[in-house]
Amino acid sequence: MAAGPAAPRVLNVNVGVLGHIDSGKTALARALSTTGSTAAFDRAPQSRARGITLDLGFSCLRTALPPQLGPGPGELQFTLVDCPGHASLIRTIIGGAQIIDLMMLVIDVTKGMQTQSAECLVIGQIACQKMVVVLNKIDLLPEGKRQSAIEKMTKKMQKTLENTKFCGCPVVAVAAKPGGPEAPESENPLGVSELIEVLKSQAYLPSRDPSGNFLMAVDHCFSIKGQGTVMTGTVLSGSVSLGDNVEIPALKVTKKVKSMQMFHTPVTYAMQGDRVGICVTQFDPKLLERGLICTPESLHTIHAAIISLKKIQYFRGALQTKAKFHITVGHETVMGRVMFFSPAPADFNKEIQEKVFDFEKDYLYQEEYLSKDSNSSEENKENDQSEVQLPRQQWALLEFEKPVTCPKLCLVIGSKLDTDIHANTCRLAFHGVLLQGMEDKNYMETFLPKLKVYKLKHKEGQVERVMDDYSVIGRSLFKKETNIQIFVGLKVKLSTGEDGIIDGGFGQSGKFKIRIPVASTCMPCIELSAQGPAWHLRAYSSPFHCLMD
Ligand SMILES: Nc1nc2c(ncn2[C@@H]2O[C@H](COP(=O)(O)OP(=O)(O)OP(=O)(O)O)[C@@H](O)[C@H]2O)c(=O)[nH]1
Ligand SMILES: [Mg+2]
Repeated sequence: MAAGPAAPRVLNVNVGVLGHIDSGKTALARALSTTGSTAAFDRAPQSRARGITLDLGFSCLRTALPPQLGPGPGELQFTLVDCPGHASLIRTIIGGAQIIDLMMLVIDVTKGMQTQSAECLVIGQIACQKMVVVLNKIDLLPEGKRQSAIEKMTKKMQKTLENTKFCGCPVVAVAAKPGGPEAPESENPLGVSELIEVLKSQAYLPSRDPSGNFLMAVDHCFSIKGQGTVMTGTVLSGSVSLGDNVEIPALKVTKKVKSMQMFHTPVTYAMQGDRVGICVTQFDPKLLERGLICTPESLHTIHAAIISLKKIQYFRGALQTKAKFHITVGHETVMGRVMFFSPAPADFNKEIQEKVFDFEKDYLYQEEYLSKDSNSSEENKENDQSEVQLPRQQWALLEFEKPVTCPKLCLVIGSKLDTDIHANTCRLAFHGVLLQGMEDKNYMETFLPKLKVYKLKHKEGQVERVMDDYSVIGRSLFKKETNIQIFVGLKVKLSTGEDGIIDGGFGQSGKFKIRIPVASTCMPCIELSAQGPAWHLRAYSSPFHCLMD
C-alpha cells in the first residue's frame, strides 16, 4: 500500500543509534549502511570541523525480509537515526527518539556505561519498545583477553538492564572502525554482519496507523534546481498523498505536495513511520531547517498545558512546584514553570486516565511531586510510621516562556539541561503526556479558573453551645468581618466524630451554625475543626495567585 500496488514490498523500521559521546555511533551507522541518505554521516561542515555529531543523521540499510515479518518477497529497510552524543544536544536526541522503533545503545567497551549512556537508556525506556546493546571498539581490547573482557562487560550490561523494560535484550560486540580515525578505510569492521542478523531478529512490524491528521518531523530541507524544495523527514502520524496541502505551522504557510520520494524511489503515498522526501514549490529552504509539517490547522500553539506525568527515577532531588525546567513538548524545547497537583485524597486510587483531563474533579495542590523520596512524604512517614500512600496519577500545570506548537497528546519531557554536564547525574526529571493545551494567551483569566486545584488548609474552632440534636453553634473559626456565606455547605468534623455542615452565620461576631445531618445521641463535644478539600474554596485559596506572582 505504501508505494502503490506495483512497487516491491519494503517494510521500514526506524533504528535509533544512541550512546555517550565518542562511543562510535556515527562510525557504526556508517558501517551498517549500504545506502546513505541526504543527511547522513556528519555531512554538515560544522560537524566535521568539531568531529562530533550535531544533528540527527539518517541513512539506511536494506536486507531480506526476516521470517517473523511475514511470507513472500520483499525487503526490510532499517532507517538508521544517528543521534548526537554530546550532552548539550540531548534535546535533539529526545526529538529523534520519538520516531524510533528499535534502539541501539552504543557502549564503548573500554569504558562501559557513561553518563549519557544512562540518559539514553532513560529516553529509550520512555520512547522505545526494543533495544540492542552494542559494545563497540573491541579492537582496543588486547587480543588474548578480548573474549573474556567482552563477556564481563556483557554481564555487567545485563545487570544494569535488569530493572528496566529492556531486561534480557541482546548484547553484541563489534568494532565499527577498527584502528580508530587514522586507520585506512579498507580496514573491515568486526561483528557488523552478526549485528545485522540480531537487528533482523529483533525487527517487528510497528503498528502503523494511516488515519488521523498528517504530521511529519522534518530534519532536512534543501532545494533542487528546476524541481522545488524538498523536505525530508519521518511521518509521525497519519498519511500524505500527492496533491495534498501541507502546512508548515512555524511559518504559517501551506503548500501543495508536488512529488514525493522514499529513499530515491518516487511514491504517491506515505504513512506513519515512513521516511519520505516531500517536494513543494516556491518555498525558500532557508526558512525551515528542522520542524514539523502537518495537515493544515491540525497543530495547536499553546502557552500553557496540563500534563499527566511521572518522575524519572534516576533524577536526584525533588520536583518542586514553581521550579523551572527545560520542557520538550513534541519536538520543541522551551523553558517552563511547573505546578504539581494530585488527586483529592479520596481519589488517590482512582483508575489512571491516560488521554483526558477531568475538569469536573477537585485536585490537591502540591508543593512538590509526591514520590517515595519526596520531602512531604518523609514528614508523613515520621508522623504515622506507616507506608506513605502515593496517588496512582499526578499532574502538572506547565507554563511556557514562549508558546510551543505541538500535536495533541504528545510526549513531554522535563529536564534540567543547565546542570553541569560533567556532573555524573541524570538531567532528565520527568516525562508525561500532554492532556490539555491552552491556546489562549490570556489563559490565566479564561482557563485557569476552571481548574479546581485547592490547597489543603486545616483550621480548628470551638463549639459554643449545642442547640438541639441537629445543630450546634461554633466559634473561633472566622473573624468578625469574614463573609461566612462563602463557606456555607463546607464540612466540619466534630471531636465526637460526627460530620457537620456549615449552615450560616450566627450573630455578628463570626459565630456560625452547624447542621448535623444524622441525629446524634450524645453531644458533649467541645472542639471543632474544619478540614478536607471541601474547605478550600477557590476564591479563598487559589494556588495560582502564588504561582503567578
Ligand atoms: N579503535 C576504534 N575506534 C573507533 C571505533 N569506532 C569509532 N571509533 C573512533 O571513535 C571516535 C568517535 O567515533 P564517532 O563515530 O564519531 O562517535 P560518535 O559516537 O558518533 O560521536 P558523537 O556523535 O560526537 O557523540 C572516532 O575517532 C572514531 O574513529 C572502533 O570500533 N574502534
Ligand atoms: Mg556521531
